[in-house]
Amino acid sequence: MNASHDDMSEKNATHHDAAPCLLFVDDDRDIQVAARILFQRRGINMLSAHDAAEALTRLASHPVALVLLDLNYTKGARTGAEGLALLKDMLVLRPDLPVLVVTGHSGVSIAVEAMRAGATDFVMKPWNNERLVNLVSKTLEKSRVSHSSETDPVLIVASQVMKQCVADVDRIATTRAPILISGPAGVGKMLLARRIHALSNDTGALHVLDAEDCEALPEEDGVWIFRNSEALSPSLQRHLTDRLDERSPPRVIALSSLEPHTLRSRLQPKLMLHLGLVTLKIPPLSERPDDIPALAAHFLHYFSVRHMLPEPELDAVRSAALQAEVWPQNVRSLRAAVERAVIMGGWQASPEGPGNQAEETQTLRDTERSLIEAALRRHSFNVTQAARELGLTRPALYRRMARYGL
Ligand SMILES: Nc1ncnc2c1ncn2[C@@H]1O[C@H](COP(=O)(O)OP(=O)(O)OP(=O)(O)O)[C@@H](O)[C@H]1O
Repeated sequence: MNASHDDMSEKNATHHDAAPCLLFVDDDRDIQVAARILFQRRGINMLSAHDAAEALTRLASHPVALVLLDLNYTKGARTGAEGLALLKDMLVLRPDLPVLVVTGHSGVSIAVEAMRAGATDFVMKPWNNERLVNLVSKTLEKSRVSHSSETDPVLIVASQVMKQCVADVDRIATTRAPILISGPAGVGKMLLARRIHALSNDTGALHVLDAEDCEALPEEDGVWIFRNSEALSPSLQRHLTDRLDERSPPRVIALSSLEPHTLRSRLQPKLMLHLGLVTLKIPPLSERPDDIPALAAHFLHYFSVRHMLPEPELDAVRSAALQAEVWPQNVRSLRAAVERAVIMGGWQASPEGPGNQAEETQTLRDTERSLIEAALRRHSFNVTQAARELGLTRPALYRRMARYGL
C-alpha cells in the first residue's frame, strides 16, 4: 500500500469533499492516471486502489458510490481469481455497491462469472472512453447507495494463517452449521462472525448476545452470535441445546477467548457436541506478524480520513517496530495505537497494559537488546559466534538485530 504522489493529491481532495466518488481498482498507475483525467473532465471524482487491501480501506473510509474493478489487477494475473475474491469481499462490506468489472476480450467467461457473483455490469479492455463514461454516469445516477458510517469494519488479512481461516469461514458460511470461533481478546472473532452472517444468505434477524448478561434466548430464529460463550448459565445451556436439537434451529456462532479444550470443561457435553462441530482458532497477532503492517496501513488511512488529519508515515522501520511491540488486546490495541498516532500527529509509546506490563515489556526488551549488542561486540559482530553464545540460530539472531536496529 504505497502512498504515491498521485495518491496524496487524491487524499487531500477527498478529505474535504464528501461527494460520492468512483473507486478504480487496477495496479497499473498509468491507466489510473489516464482514467482520473478522463473522469475528472466529466466531473466525476475518482479514487485509486492498487491492491485488495487498499481497495477495502478506501471503501471503508470514503463515500464510494461505484467501483470499477479490473479483474486481473496484478501484473501477469490472467485467471480473474483475485478480482473475483475482492468482488466478494467488497459485497460483504456493501451488499448494494454497484461494481463494474473490467476484463480483456479473452475474459468474457470471467466477466459472466463476476456478474453471477454480484457485479452490476462489465467493460471490455481496451475500453471506449465515451461508452465507459456513459456507463459510469448512468450507474451512478441509478445508484442510490450512499456512504454510511455504519459500514461494517473491513477485514484485513495478509498472513497465510488468516487467509486459510477466512477461506474456511467462507466455505462454511453458507451452511447452517453452528460454529465456534476461539482466540484471545481483540483478534477479530466478532468480525469473522459478522462475515459468516453476511455470506450466509440467512434472511433471519441477527442477534448479538453477551453470554455474561444473557438471561433468555431470543424468541425468533435467525443468526445468534454469542460473545463469551463460556459464561452461559447452566439453564441457558440446556435451553440452547434444546433449540439446537429442533428441526429448524437458529444459526449459532459461539465466540470464546478460551481454547476449545478448556471450553469443553466449562460447557455441557451435549451443547459442546453442537458448538464444537466446526471450530476455528484465530491466533494472536504475535503469531501472525505479517498482518501487522497491513492492518497498520489500513487503520492509518481509515483514521486520517475519519479525523481529517494527515496520515503519519509507515516505513519499513516503523512496521518492524510495530511487529516487535506487544499487543495485549491484539488488533484492538493496534487499532487504538494507530488512531492515537493519527490524532497526535506521530507515533507514541503505547500507554496500554495492565499495571506496569508495558514497562516490564520495555525493560525485558531493553535487556534483550543489550545482551545481544554485548554478545555481538564481544565477537566483533561475527553473527555465527554471537548466535552460538546466545543459544540462538543465525536467522533468529538476524531477526532480533533487525528488530532492535543493530
Ligand atoms: N483482520 C482485521 N482487519 C481489520 N480490523 C480488524 C481485524 N481483526 C480485528 N479487527 C478490529 O479489531 C477490533 C477487535 O475485533 P473483534 O471485536 O472482532 O475482536 P474479538 O476477538 O471479538 O474481541 P473480544 O473477544 O475482545 O470481544 C475491532 O475494531 C475490529 O474491527
